Amino acid sequence: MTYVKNRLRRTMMFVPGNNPAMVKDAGIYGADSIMLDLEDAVSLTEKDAARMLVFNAIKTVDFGGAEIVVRINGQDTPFYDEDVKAMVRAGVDVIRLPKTESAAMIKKLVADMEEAEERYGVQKGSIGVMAAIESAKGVLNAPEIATATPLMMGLAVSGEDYTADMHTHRYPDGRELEFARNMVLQAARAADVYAFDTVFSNMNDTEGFYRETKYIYELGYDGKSLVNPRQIPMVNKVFNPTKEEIENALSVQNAIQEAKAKGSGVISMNGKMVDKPVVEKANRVIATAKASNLIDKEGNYIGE
Ligand SMILES: CC(=O)SCCNC(=O)CCNC(=O)[C@H](O)C(C)(C)COP(=O)(O)OP(=O)(O)OC[C@H]1O[C@@H](n2cnc3c(N)ncnc32)[C@H](O)[C@@H]1OP(=O)(O)O
Ligand SMILES: O=C([O-])CC(=O)C(=O)O
Ligand SMILES: [Mg+2]
Repeated sequence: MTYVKNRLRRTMMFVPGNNPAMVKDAGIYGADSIMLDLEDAVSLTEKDAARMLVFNAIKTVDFGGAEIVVRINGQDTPFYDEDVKAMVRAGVDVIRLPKTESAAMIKKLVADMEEAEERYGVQKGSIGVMAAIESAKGVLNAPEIATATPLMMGLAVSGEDYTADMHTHRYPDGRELEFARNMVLQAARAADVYAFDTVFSNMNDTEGFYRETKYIYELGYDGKSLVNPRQIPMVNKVFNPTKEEIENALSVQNAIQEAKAKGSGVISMNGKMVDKPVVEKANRVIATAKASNLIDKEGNYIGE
């Protein structure tokens, strides 16, 4: 396995690293990224067992083409060093550092990964990193965290720990996360890395989950951290462009070709102006549609 910078990352599903049944079947649900967890889903007494289970799973389980991310334990824990070594040796795609508060923490992680790569003969730079932002300090330092290494794949905002750090709770309208969500997203976009929204933990509140997912999609997030496979279809539904959006994007691409042929960079399409930023957005819709297998090579809609 090797880390690739650009790929579809709508759904990143947490899987407790000490649960063999969940780990073994994690690939069957169609998550874009599977995040095997060694941190808060695993009790202190199970840390070593989880690390060994996740190490072996990366080597032996068929995850069906999903990207494999491991959330290691934080740098202030006695588990961090062993986690880094084992995950580098296993050849994971991406290491997610929890509770990231500074660029220095990411630089330390990269240095520790390089040492392990050297030791185990793993190609240098073949594993990506991502930072979970879970505190006020982390949010304020998000821009320097996002640019701390060329290996940065993305930033995740982690609402449970963040709201604890902020002396608040999570509320249905998400106002307590507004600043963090915007800050993390801006930092990610400015650094050209991915942005992931936090988990939604009430599995029975389907309506609330839909509202939150649509909200973060409209802000510009690339995907969402998930805790349950039942959440995957809803996120895909929100993030995948509709047939109408795809058809409109194809029309925009055709219209701008027409304009260019006439020596112009702007044209009117059904009364709406089409110019460079409109084309850029249309190109992104088409790229997502292709990556999600919603259109064929000729641009015909093949989604359901
Ligand atoms: C703040 C944080 O740090 S969040 C990150 C840490 N938390 C986690 O990792 C939690 C992960 N999620 C879970 O453990 C569970 O989904 C829970 C506890 C939230 C809900 O559990 P349940 O109500 O039993 O889930 P549900 O009934 O939907 O499970 C259906 C199936 O999906 C499987 N499943 C559920 N969650 C997951 C998961 N995250 N990964 C893989 N498989 C899963 C179950 O094993 C079950 O499989 P089966 O039908 O073969 O028996
Ligand atoms: O990254 C996440 O969304 C889960 C998490 O650890 C948190 O919210 O504190
Ligand atoms: Mg957390």
